[in-house]
Amino acid sequence: MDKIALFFGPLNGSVHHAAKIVAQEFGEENIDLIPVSQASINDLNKYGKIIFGISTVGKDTWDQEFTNTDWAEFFPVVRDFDFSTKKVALFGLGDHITYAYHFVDSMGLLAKIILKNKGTLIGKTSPEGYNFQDSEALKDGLFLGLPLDEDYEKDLTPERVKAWVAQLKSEF
Ligand SMILES: Cc1cc2nc3c(=O)[nH]c(=O)nc-3n(C[C@H](O)[C@H](O)[C@H](O)COP(=O)(O)O)c2cc1C
Repeated sequence: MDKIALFFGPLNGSVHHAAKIVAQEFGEENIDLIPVSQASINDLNKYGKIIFGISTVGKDTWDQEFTNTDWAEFFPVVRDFDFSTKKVALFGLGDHITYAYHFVDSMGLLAKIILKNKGTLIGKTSPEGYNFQDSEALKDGLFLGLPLDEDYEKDLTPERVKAWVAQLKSEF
């Protein structure tokens, strides 16, 4: 199997924690974990199989294009990148209680950029089993990636990741 690149940010929070679980499920030898704060266009060029891990920390932050986050420098690179030769999957961290109307919005916004830039998006999931009001990550009745909620549904993360990685193994 070609190695997968898992780009994630920020460091040391829930996204990082989830990234490690995803890597364990794939087998750590099959995946390179790359913090977005250290990632470059060369890293995107190098891999055909890509996973992005991102959290939503408010629409205002997204509108400012992550000026104060780990994504600040890498986001413009992703926004302008041609993904036509890439298979891409995303997972998103959010909080379905406090931010029920913007649940994992950033994952959706990022997924839509990948689609616009001609990437093949894999790893879509059913919203069944999630409680929320609205999300930018929903399209045609499916989430454009895997939502995870470490704030209120921490217990569900391992099984959600396990099922998703099994799905990705057949879609990559
Ligand atoms: C200021 C702030 C704004 C947030 N906004 C959203 C939001 O709009 N939608 C959502 O689903 N979660 C939101 N969250 C919840 C985070 O996405 C969640 O806590 C996540 O696990 C953080 O992961 P990280 O520590 O790796 O960044 C917000 C959290 C904070 C602190």
